[in-house]
Amino acid sequence: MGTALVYDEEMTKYKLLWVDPACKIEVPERLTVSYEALVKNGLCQRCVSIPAREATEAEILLVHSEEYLEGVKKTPYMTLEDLKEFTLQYGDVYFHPNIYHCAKLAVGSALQLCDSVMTGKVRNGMALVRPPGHHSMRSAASGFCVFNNVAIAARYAKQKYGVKRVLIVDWDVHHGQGVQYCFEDDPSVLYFSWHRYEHQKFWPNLRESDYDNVGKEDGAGFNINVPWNKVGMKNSDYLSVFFHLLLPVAYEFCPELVLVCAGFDSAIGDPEGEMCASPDIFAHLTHLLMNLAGGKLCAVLEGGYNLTSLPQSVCQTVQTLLGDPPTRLSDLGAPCESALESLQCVRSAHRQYWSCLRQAAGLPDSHVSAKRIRSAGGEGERTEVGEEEKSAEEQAWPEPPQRVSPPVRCALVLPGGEAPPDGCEQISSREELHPLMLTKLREHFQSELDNCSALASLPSLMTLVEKMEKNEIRNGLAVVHSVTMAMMCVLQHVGDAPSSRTLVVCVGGGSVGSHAREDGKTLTVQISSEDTEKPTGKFYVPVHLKKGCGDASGFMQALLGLLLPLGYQYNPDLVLLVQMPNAGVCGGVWQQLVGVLQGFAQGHVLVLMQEGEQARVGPTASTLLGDPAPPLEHPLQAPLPEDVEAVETLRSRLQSDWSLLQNTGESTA
Ligand SMILES: NCCCNCCCCCS
Ligand SMILES: [Zn+2]
Repeated sequence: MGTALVYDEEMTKYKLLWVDPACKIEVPERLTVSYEALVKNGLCQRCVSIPAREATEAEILLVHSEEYLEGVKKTPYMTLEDLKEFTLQYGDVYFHPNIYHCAKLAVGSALQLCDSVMTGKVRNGMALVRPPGHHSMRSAASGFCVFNNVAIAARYAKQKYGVKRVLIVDWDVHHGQGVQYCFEDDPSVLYFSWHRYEHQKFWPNLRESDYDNVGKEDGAGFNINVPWNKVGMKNSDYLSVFFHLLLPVAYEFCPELVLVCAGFDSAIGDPEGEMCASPDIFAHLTHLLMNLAGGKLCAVLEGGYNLTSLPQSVCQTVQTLLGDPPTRLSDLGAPCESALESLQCVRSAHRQYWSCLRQAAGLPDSHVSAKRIRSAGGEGERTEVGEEEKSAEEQAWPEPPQRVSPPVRCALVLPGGEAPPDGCEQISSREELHPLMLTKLREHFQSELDNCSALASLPSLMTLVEKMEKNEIRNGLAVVHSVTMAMMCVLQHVGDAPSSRTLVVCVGGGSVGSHAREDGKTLTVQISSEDTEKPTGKFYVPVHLKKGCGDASGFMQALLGLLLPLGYQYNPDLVLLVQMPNAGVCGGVWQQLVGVLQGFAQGHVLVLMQEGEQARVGPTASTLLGDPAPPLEHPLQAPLPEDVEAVETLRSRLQSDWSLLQNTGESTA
């Protein structure tokens, strides 16, 4: 299934007709440069083009009041003076004779996108619209917004398709107060927003944009505000909030549809956000949301005012929706102290509503201490000199690198005679194994080697690895006689390269720690029910789950809160995913793992599984081919206290080496 693109140049045909410094950045060129970039990069042509349409009055009234609509309806017939007059009643927004038409097209575009995703015409998609929507309220325009495009789309999806749970992710740098007001008492719509806040000093300067506004009545817990109290937030800050807050809650919420308020004023260079995240971060944010809701994701443009970073960010988002592998993010550091403080405050404010945020017993409730840091005018972290002096518009950043998809998406090595699933290539090679490799294997696997079939698939596996290294193949799956022998082979082969880094993910028990050398060429994370008491270095991370890999919530907690941060910071050039014999991992979680791991290493994921696990070949291959993983069962049980304890113990041991694991500020207590 494809990716929809909804765009109509009619939405470029309104602009600011008078002097207003607050509104001059919202220009028609925002849409034209974005669309032209999609065309230039050959992305527009790869999308399914869906026409915009005007929203009906009934659709607008899903969110807005009649009196407000009646007022806006009159603007096409107003003189310039009347338009100015009409505008004065609202904040940081302007009207134009054609803006009502464009605002109806913006809503209609979001609804068209919704229809094409919900009817299965496409898997996901993006609507390039203006005016934006997330600031507009039931009876008021605000922040360049006239009608709340995404809020109307959420109500529309619930009404027309009976969607029970909608997740709205608002990665725009401003708080979408309009969306918050619309759903704050509604548990069927989970609204998540991060936003520049600076302790209420930044627009729209609302007390209710702070982290303690968790929703009201039945909606308590379903409104998540992450305030950025400093500018200059980077990729690590954004990813930390995804790993340690948004993704765990999103998986527990288990949405049937994901709507993104895709504002790109949170990218570097934007005069509004003054943040430092690179445009390719949106490739990863999109990727990390794409396995929710069975892949049903609608991204609707909100803000974005730097005409260089905006098109780059739009292209990064659409390219990921199309299934291209995200670029590798290099030198991800620790989240900054201010981000950690905010993250800690939000997590503790929401702890009572989300079992994934429950802390191991005994740790202090960090809500208070973080508050104390702030009210005591916490020393915060040093602001680096240098970057701060440059204005947003003077910031420079490298153009995101090309994201080339290898000619073959997925290749399989299967035991003799089996046919590969549709869409996959099959690799089988007759070559002998390299004698040195044979010697190495004999050292470790004397007994197994007597069985001639033990080596059967290894030459083909080596060929597969070589083709991945040459970027002829993106990812692969090998069904082998012995996964530990195959793992040894692969690591032996890639280990010869001077600066190779392989992320080894072992699902299930069995001794794998032996190869985990501390030279940094591999980082091994093993998730199993085994309790390896031996302390380990920073490159071998055994995660012990009390009920093993069959426990979906424990597994997801390890995946999102440990494996993702580790993997992103390690930044491997290959991911080796090994399903150990009798791992007992449940299918849904396995497919989420296979899906999410493709965000690393430009998608170079090699899956090893043992003969006899053939049943899992089909679902694994479909996820490797880019099909979204099916949703996990809802509701996701609470993780066991022992598992929470185990993960927290690992975090505290490893976070000085792997700082992306941090999810709380330095408590002053
Ligand atoms: N410095 C100009 C102040 C603009 N304040 C309103 C911003 C609305 C953004 C919508 S994404
Ligand atoms: Zn914005």
